[in-house]
Amino acid sequence: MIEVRNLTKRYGAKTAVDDLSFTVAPGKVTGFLGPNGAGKSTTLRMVLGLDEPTSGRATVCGVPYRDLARPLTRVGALLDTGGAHPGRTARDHLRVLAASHGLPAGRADEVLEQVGLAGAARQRVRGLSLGMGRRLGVAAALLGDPEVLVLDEPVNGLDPEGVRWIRELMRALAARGRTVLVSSHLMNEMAVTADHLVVVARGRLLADTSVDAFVAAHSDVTVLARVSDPEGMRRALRERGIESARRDDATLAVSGASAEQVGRVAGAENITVLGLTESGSSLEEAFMRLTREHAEYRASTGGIR
Ligand SMILES: Nc1ncnc2c1ncn2[C@@H]1O[C@H](COP(=O)(O)OP(=O)(O)OP(=O)(O)O)[C@@H](O)[C@H]1O
Repeated sequence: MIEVRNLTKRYGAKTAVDDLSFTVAPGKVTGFLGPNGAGKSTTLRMVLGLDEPTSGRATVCGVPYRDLARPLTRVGALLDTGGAHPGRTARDHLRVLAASHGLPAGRADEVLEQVGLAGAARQRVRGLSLGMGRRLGVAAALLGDPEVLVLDEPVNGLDPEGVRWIRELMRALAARGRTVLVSSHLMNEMAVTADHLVVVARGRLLADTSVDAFVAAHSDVTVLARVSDPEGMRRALRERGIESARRDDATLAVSGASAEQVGRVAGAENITVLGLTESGSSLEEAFMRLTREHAEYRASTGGIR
């Protein structure tokens, strides 16, 4: 469990995190989403005791991170800072980390196996690819078998295989009752990975909701139906509380219903369906709409001189 209460962080005149409150529950993957500069990394650093809040508080397993005894056994974190000595082997990096936290040396090989790096245990950190380095970072986070995992942009720069691996790992950890908080600015990736979303922009909370509720609220699908009797179809839809508009002689644009629902209405009314297509904004577009006015950095639309 992670609890963030009225968390605020100011850097001089700049408010990076602004009175933020949310709870991250166990047994779920919670996506922490927001555009660049939204305050995600600053929030995660405060959760992990790497930065002091200006006001408010963040607790992990009920206490501030710094008050945790043997924190590696309670919270595992993957931040983009790396932190592995480039001249060390992957295994030695993990063994040093294990020793400094009172964990058995054998854990190093166990987590290397778990992240698929057993074959690269003797490779030096500097020689690892981006994807392998990320796996090593995840191995370090899993070393103490913690109940809480915090991952800052874990899929950035990874190839599709790496993205899928991280996704499946997070889902498996949540299924085993772990608390998983993962930051990202990729809405579509989070839609297939997360159960719950916390959306921020300019340091403020915009949404704290399940992925299903977010998708239902923000994806506006329109069904284009080409039918033998468009006026009869409009009436039939209206009787069922579904709105539609004529596009051309044979086509209706139907909102607030799925293609399957529209097809069933036509079938019930003996209207022949000549074509059915779903169109609409992707979740990524909905997310961009939601955060656009709050985004800190926006591309100029002005011309180039
Ligand atoms: N040490 C610092 N000193 C001054 N300003 C900072 C500092 N750290 C972050 N900020 C500012 O706070 C804001 C939030 O930054 P943060 O890195 O937390 O956002 P983010 O959501 O993680 O963004 P990104 O997706 O780009 O990593 C930004 O405007 C950033 O410039």
